[in-house]
Amino acid sequence: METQMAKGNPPRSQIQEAIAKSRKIMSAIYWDLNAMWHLQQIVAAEPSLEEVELYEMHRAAVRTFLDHAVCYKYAHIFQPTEPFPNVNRSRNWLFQHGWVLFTMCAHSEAFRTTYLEETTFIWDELRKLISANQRSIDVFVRSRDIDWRGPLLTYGQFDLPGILEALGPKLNIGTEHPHHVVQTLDGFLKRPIHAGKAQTNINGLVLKPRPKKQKHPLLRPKTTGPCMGCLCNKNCACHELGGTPDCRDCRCPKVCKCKEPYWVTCFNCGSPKICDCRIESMAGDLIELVEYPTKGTGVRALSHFKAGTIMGEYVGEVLPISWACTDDIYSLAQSGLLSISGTGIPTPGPLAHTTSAHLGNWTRYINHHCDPNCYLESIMIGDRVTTIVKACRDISIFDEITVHYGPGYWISRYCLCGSPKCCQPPPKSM
Ligand SMILES: C[S@@+](CC[C@H](N)C(=O)[O-])C[C@H]1O[C@@H](n2cnc3c(N)ncnc32)[C@H](O)[C@@H]1O
Repeated sequence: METQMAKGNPPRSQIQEAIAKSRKIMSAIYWDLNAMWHLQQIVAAEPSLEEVELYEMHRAAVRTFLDHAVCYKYAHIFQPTEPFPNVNRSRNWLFQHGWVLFTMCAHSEAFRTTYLEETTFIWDELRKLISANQRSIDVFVRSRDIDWRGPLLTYGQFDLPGILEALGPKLNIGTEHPHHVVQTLDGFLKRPIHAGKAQTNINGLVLKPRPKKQKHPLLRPKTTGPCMGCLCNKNCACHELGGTPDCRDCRCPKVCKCKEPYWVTCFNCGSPKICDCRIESMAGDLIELVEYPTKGTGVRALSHFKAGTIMGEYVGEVLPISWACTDDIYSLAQSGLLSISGTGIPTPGPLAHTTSAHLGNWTRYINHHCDPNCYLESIMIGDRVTTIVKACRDISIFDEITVHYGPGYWISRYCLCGSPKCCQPPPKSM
């Protein structure tokens, strides 16, 4: 029988390896482009000499790479004298995808190295992946206003077909926050809107003050309380988490016998006292907002993330639980241990609503899945209780990021996650 090998096809394992490697390179490309964006921002502000030098070095590497590609593409004009490996790769690429995508990708060292050094096999897999995600890269670069056109401008004076079109005017989306841009199913871009109002990105919780100058329920009290050792005599999650609904099951002693008793410690630094820690996660830089069929806007990973990674903080406007909250789409009931205050008896439960209908960050667009890859966790950090999104298993590049909203959310609606474990699937006739 004729085998695949005999036909000249590489073995399946080699193909799978190449696919896996090209996905890793793709992840590195987004990472590099993101780093370039940050470096560009630093250089535009008040950079140190080292930062300027680093930026110039990166720009010079991009320019050299592109100079070679231009020289070989228009060899009849520039007559290249220096060698440029794998010239056919750029010729084929430019024929298929043009200069814009090539120049954007050239801003990534991972892309340049793959072009120059990797086998044809890996290069072809990467090219296929980039081709399938062309719009994603275009939006990533443009929405961060990465100066991809700069190195091509040198050639604007020559009448080079292809380059002139690439330099032509195009929609500028770089003035918006990258998380104000959603890639729609029909190939367009849209600004996220809810109830007729544009949704705006914010970086931290906005605590709405309670009336009569009362302290906000999410803020950590300065006074001390029972230590974690005697707060709970069960080995429950609240030791680490600063209060989760699981704590309801605990039987905690009423009186702390410690000499220096404290409330829960900070999730980040472990300090038993108020500190200024905040959630810091880069994951939000490496995601994009895309429309999914039937679920609306959702979040797509542009990198691999390990299980346990803190993906981000669920931020929004925080209202005390006693205040009416009309948002039944984006609001999250925030639980925590702080409701112990006053009585000395821990009675953890809902403290506040965080609503991200108008002010929030990318985490508000995370759709529900009955078998999700992330979960929401309530923690104490710095001076407050907050909710983080954490990966519960490894996430691969281009996976949708999902959480479980809780069964209560689906009582009066159908879940369209499509999982065999779905808690509320629509009837088959729908
Ligand atoms: C917190 S928002 C998520 C972002 C939302 N998709 C959007 O476009 O802004 C929750 C809403 O998304 C939609 N959604 C999320 N997960 C879903 C699922 N598994 N099935 C059906 N709809 C879902 C529902 O309309 C839900 O009320």
